[in-house]
Amino acid sequence: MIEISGVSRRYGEVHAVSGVDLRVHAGEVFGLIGHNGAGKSTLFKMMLGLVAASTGEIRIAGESVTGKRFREVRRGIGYLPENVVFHDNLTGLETLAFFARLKGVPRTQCAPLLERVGLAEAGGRRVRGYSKGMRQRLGFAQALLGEPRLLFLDEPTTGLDPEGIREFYEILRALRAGGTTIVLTSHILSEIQERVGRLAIMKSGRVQACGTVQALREAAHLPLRFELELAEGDEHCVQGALHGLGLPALRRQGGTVSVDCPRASKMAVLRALSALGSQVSDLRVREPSLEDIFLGYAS
Ligand SMILES: Nc1ncnc2c1ncn2[C@@H]1O[C@H](COP(=O)(O)OP(=O)(O)OP(=O)(O)O)[C@@H](O)[C@H]1O
Repeated sequence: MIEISGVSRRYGEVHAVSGVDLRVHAGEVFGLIGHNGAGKSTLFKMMLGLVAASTGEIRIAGESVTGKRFREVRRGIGYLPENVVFHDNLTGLETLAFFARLKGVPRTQCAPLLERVGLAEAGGRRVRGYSKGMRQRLGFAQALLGEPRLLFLDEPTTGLDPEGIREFYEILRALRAGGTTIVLTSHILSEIQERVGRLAIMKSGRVQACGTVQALREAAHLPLRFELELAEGDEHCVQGALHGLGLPALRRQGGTVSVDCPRASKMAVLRALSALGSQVSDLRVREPSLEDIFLGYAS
């Protein structure tokens, strides 16, 4: 669906995006993560044809974003910018109707969309009185006008409460089931790690890594963490069981003993720990989180 080849963008001396190559497949939920200023929004704007690339090419649905025929493709794209600006004097419904007119979408889509994003009751109120989360919901409704086949969502859950975040991802799941391709950015890594198919980690305008969370985890060679609750004895019995496996020192916090281990040693550690029998009352194996992976690549 999206082919980005050798794309760079400079703003004077600032290399906002440098030599990016990426492919996003049709029907995928793709995440773009990176520190502030990593180049995510600039890449979004280039994919929409709003900002020109200094070098390289972007094709969406086979059409170059700088070509004449892109205008037709653009009609099938929904975009939620990082900072949505609305006219404060219009109501939510009037705002959506305004965007519908711009997009050439029937006004009849507006009320059901407001309902879908949880603004049905607030639709008659002026946007001036909307909270940050309500504005974000309205921005999302605007992006969904015209049933786009491709959605770009720049930090879509900013300002949403936990219920709003859950509802937002439920809508995304339904859209994806219907075949919509979704590209989103977020700084809340715990939130997106279970919800994207693949993601790219950007740093200083470059893509540092791209793949599924599991593939990135394996490629980053980060250790797994074993956490043990001891029913009896102390960490010395665990130390004895793990002796000879070349693991780092154990840590103890209250009744929990933890040890990091390379992925390749996982089964050997499990076998060694099983020798402790009933001395261990519980055991958890923690995979590195997306935050651990991100910090490994982006810092
Ligand atoms: N219009 C512009 N003029 C000058 N510099 C710009 C412009 N837009 C972006 N930049 C610079 O390009 C770099 C990338 O910015 P961009 O907004 O793409 O990052 P981002 O990853 O979206 O950051 P954030 O997470 O803070 O939204 C930054 O150094 C930024 O200051």
